[in-house]
Amino acid sequence: MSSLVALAEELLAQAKEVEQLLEQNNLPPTSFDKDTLELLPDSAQKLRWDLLDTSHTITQLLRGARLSGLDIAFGWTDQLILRIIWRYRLASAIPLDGTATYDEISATSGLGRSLVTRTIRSAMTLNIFDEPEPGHICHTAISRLLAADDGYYSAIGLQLEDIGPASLKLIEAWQKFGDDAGEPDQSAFSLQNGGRSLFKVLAEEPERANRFDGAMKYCVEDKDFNFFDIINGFDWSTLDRPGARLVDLGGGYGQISQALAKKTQNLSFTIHDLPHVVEKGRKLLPAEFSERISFQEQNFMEPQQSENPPDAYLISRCLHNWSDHHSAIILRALIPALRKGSKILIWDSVLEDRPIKKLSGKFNFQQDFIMATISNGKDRSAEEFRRVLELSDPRFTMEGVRRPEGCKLAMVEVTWNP
Ligand SMILES: C[S@@+](CC[C@H](N)C(=O)[O-])C[C@H]1O[C@@H](n2cnc3c(N)ncnc32)[C@H](O)[C@@H]1O
Repeated sequence: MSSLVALAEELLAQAKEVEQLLEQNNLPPTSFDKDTLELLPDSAQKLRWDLLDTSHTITQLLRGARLSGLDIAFGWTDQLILRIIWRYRLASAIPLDGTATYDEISATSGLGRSLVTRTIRSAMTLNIFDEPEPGHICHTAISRLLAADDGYYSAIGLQLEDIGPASLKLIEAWQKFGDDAGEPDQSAFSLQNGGRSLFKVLAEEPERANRFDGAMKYCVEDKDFNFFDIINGFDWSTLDRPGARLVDLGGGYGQISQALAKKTQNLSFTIHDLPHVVEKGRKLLPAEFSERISFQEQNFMEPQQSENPPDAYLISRCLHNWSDHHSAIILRALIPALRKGSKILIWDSVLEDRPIKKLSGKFNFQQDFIMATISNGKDRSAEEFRRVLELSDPRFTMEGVRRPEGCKLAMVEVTWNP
C-alpha cells in the first residue's frame, strides 16, 4: 500500500490530467453546482475513474478503520434523507435556476416546515441543495437532476422504495427458505410484498411497473452503466446476413435490439417477453424499426418452437435475475429451436474471480446483492456461467467471454454443439 504522500501525489497528477481534459473540451471546472465531468467524452471517463479510485483509497485510509466501519453502519441515514426528498418531491419544490424558502418548500411538498428544514440541512452535508443566503434554498447538480430528470428520479426511487426496503428481509428469507432457495417467490422482495415475485408485482401494480421501466430505461441509456457497449461485445457482422434473425430473450421494450438494429444492416430481431411488456413494447417501438423489430409473447421458461429457428439468441441481463436452477431451465427451453452451431449470446455482468477493491469495480458486487434481494438471483463469474451451462445441457459450449474495455458487462459466447 502506498504512503499517504505517494497517494496524494498520484491524486494530484491524475487531477491535473482530468482538468486538462476539461480545458481541451472547453468545459469549465467541475463543481457541486454543475457536474462538467459527465460531459467529458467516453474516452476520458477512464481517467476520471482512476482519479476517483485514488481519492476513494485515500479517503478510506484517512477515515481509518473505526470511522470507515461506522460510516457504513450509519449509511442508512443518508438513504433515509434521500428517500424523504424523493417521497415528498422536495427537489421539485425549488425553481431550477432560482431559490425557495423553507416555508415555500413546505407548502409545495406538504411536509411540515420543521421536517423540511431538518431534511434539507442534512441533505446539504451530502451536497444535495445549497443555501446561498440564509433561508433561501437553491439546487445543486444532484437535486437539479432529481427535479428535472424523470429517469434519474425513477432509478433512485426503485432502489429506495422497492429494493432497499426489501433488502432488510434478506437474512429473514435465508433463514425461512434456506440460503440457496433460488425461488423468486421465496426472496426478500417477495417476503416484503405479500409473497409475490418482482415480475408479478410489476404485472399487478402499474405505478411500480412505471418506476421499474423508467429506472431500466435510465440505466440502459446512462453511459456510466455502459449497457450499449454490447455493440463492442461481439462481432455482429458475423450474423448480419440477409434473412438472419436474432431472438432477444426477455428483451423488454427493445432498447438493446434497437441499438443493434442501428449497428447492423440486415439482421432482424424478435423480442420475446411477458404479455404486458410485449403489449407496451409494441406501442413504444419507434416507426423506423417496424420493419426489423417485432415482439412475441413468450415465457422463456417454456420450450421454444422448433419451426423457423433464429440464427442466434441474445439473453441480455436476464440470467442474473434467476438462480442457477432457473437459468438452466431458461437455457434448456431454447433447445428445440437450436441447430448445430446456433449462437447463444449472454450479455450480463460477469464478475471477476479475484478480489476487487477499487470503487470502479464495486457496482457488479452491489448488483449481485440487488439480484439476491429481488429474486434470489445472482451475478456470476465466467466459471459460474460455465457451470450453469453444464447444468443445463453439456451440448452448450462456452466459447469465451468478451468484455469491452472499461465495461461492467461482458458477452458470454455460447455455441450449440449436439
Ligand atoms: C432486467 S430486464 C432485461 C431487459 C433487457 N433484456 C435489457 O437488457 O435491457 C429482464 C426482462 O425479463 C423479462 N422476463 C421476466 N420473466 C420472464 C419470463 N418468464 N419470460 C419472458 N420474459 C421474462 C422481464 O419482463 C424483463 O423485460
